[in-house]
Amino acid sequence: MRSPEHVNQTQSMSMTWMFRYLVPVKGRMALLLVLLLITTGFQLVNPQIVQRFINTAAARGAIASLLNLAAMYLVIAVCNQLVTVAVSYLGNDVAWRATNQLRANLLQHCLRLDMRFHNLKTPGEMIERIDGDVTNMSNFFAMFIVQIVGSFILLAGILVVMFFENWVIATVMAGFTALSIAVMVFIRDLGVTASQAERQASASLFGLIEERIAGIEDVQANGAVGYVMNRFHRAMHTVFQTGRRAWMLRVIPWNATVIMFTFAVTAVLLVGLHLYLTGKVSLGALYLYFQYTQMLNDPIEQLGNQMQDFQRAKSGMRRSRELLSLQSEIQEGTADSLPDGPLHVVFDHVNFSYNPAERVLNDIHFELRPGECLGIVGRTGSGKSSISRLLLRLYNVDSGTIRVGGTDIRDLKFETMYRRVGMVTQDVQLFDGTLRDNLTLFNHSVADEEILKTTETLGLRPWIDALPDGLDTHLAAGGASLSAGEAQLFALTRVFLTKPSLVILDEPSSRLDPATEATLQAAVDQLLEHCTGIVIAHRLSTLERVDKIMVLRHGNIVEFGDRATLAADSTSYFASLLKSDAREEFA
Ligand SMILES: Nc1ncnc2c1ncn2[C@@H]1O[C@H](COP(=O)(O)OP(=O)(O)OP(=O)(O)O)[C@@H](O)[C@H]1O
Repeated sequence: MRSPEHVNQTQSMSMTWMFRYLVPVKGRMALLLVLLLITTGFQLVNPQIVQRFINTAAARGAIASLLNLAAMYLVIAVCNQLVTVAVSYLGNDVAWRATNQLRANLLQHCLRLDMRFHNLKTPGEMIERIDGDVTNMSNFFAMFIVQIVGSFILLAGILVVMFFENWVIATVMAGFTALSIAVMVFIRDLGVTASQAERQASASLFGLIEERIAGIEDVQANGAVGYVMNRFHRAMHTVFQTGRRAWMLRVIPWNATVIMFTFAVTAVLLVGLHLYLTGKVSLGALYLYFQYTQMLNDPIEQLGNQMQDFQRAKSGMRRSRELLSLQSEIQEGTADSLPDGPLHVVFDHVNFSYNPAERVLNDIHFELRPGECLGIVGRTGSGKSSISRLLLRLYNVDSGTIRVGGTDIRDLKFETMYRRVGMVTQDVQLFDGTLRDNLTLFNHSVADEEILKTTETLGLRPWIDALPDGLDTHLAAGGASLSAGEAQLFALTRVFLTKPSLVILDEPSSRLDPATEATLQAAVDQLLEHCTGIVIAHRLSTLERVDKIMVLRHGNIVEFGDRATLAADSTSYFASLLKSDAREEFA
């Protein structure tokens, strides 16, 4: 994973960057703006009606005109409420549409980030980053457009109207409004870093909960509930502390605006009262000044409140921006074709390490001709799975080359590669969906007949027939409902349906009962019949079918050759394994 370049520079551009997501919803935003202008107009007109009502009443005017004015007030107030509802609906709609696109981009980006990144992050943390941070942004955007833009329009409207009414009071109002906004702008970034720390603490808490719940069996079986709760309390304490600090820094701008406003109201009232007492303005006009000053409160207070959301949103934007600027170490190539049929595999002097300090694979050099099957044996930690991870491009090699079908795998397009290469692991991941969806991995082009024929061939059919709804049976995410043998058959069926040309099989080390083992072995044999295979072997029985054997020790190939030749050579390591029923040697 490459570290982000110019993060500081990009952070300052977070807002501009986020506004790009609003481009596709610009039509709706234009409509929103029109509705905001309408509601601002309504809000400005009603005090004018009340002013005329007061002046007419004070001058003992006709009842009919008073009733007319009251009716106009009522109609405008109702219309204003209806437009306000529409504005709120549209504001949320715009915010969700814009941020959903960002959510999708973040998820897609994370799915492409390399394993070095994912090894450092828990799924819970990723959920917080992909959804939690973005939800904060969407809350802000929904409100931003409606409240911040609306507030500015209303503020400008009140000040313009006031300048026509009385420029002295308008100047006092404008001065205080400008000062309030200047203070808010000046201190607006105060809480951003603290909010970012708050989001990180909350992401870590989610990660902790997710990790412990995923390992619930181990936690319960080992009596580790107390330990988990201890860690949980510490994580919550961090969330509380960072949250409190962020909250305190966020409420400062809000309180500042409240104090400013109190000064503004007092000044306007004093000037207005003086003008009224000296006979320069009517009672209705005094009401109007007071009402317009009161109306300043809402937009200024909303601006202050929005500063809090803005800080949360900005920290979310920074974090999302940072995530999107990470580049996967695994870059896609351009080659989009591989030869038909079983694939040729070459490891050309490959070296690999997870951490620079510790080499895991040393000078791995071997060749598999199309259709051949290789059995890899070696003690735990000798590097067997690392070979398969390299072949699947979950990591890049440090040096050397891996060629599949004659092409360096770094030059291949992901789709070209993963369409032809399959892997069966010991852990079968089930997704929330029907059995059919789980077997085809949501590929609806695979016909039911083909699925059933494959399950029949692989011995999974009796299991499916015993299910109440057959292929339509709903499976829960995880995999707890399958036994170890069923899970393996399931995984084999899944790969079988993709018709791979190269398959990597990580055999289960758990002991299966003889009947299941025989079914499984028959299924494996069928799968390997039509493709090149690499079997990470935990059982000697599997090795009877392979063509080549590789013995790994501490990341080095200590033996590689034809299975029959090595078995016949009494000095070989493999022969000694066969002689002593040495399952424990490499299980
Ligand atoms: N994600 C990782 N980060 C750092 N080191 C790792 C990682 N995965 C494996 N290793 C280390 O690399 C070495 C080889 O691991 P690998 O999983 O390839 O062994 P293996 O032969 O497949 O073992 P097993 O039979 O137990 O699955 C081990 O020392 C292991 O601790």
